[in-house]
Amino acid sequence: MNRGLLIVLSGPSGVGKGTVCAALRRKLPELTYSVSATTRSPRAGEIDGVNYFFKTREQFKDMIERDALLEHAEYVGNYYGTPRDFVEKTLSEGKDIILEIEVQGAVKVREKFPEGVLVFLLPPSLQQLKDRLTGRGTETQATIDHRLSVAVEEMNLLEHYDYAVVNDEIDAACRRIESIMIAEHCKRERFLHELFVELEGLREKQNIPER
Ligand SMILES: Nc1ncnc2c1ncn2[C@@H]1O[C@H](COP(=O)(O)OP(=O)(O)OP(=O)(O)O)[C@@H](O)[C@H]1O
Ligand SMILES: Nc1nc2c(ncn2[C@@H]2O[C@H](COP(=O)(O)O)[C@@H](O)[C@H]2O)c(=O)[nH]1
Repeated sequence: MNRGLLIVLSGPSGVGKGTVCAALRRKLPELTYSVSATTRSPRAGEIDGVNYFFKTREQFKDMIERDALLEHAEYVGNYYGTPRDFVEKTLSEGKDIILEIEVQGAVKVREKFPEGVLVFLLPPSLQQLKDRLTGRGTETQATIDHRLSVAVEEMNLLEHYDYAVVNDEIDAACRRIESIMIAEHCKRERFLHELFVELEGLREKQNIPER
């Protein structure tokens, strides 16, 4: 059985990661979603265990000490992290999993899972990023300003990613990510690996020089 794909969807706050991820999950119900842990307070309508596992700082520290997190990062005054066991279990069952996380965390995932697929979601413009973050109406103006200033630094980490996807239209962004997943699955097909091993054996046997 092939291991599942680890897809990391990342990008600045307000670019639309949550929106695009939700649309992708509606389209691909078999895609598993990694629920993160956070010390931030729940927003209206957010449910513990569905949107996040809401933790106190003490509980979060304990998770770090127990090495229960695959990655974690401090972002605009709160901690966020990916529970490790769930990700590893899902991948070993051959299922694809998507992480929706900020960029420092994505770079840490790359170190631990070099085979992970890192997708950076970009806004069509910085003005639209600002408008989306403001329009969502979930943060104070001070937090919005802080998140926007961090966004500029975050975009400098684009070079660490495998793909950049512009979130102009939700459906179009979804289709692009779905195409990336299909291409990455093709690359990982076990039979391809076996074919290469077989070809290598033949090449050695027949003394054919490598091209
Ligand atoms: N393609 C799009 N066109 C217009 N509006 C969009 C688009 N994608 C998302 N939005 C809107 O932008 C706002 C921010 O989206 P969302 O909450 O998904 O961002 P996010 O990247 O997950 O943010 P955060 O990192 O803070 O959780 C929401 O109000 C959402 O409806
Ligand atoms: N490094 C991690 N970042 C995460 C994780 N879960 C969510 N996030 C990102 O944090 C910011 C802020 O999120 P918000 O819900 O407060 O708006 C955003 O970019 C999220 O994607 C995680 O496990 N690790």
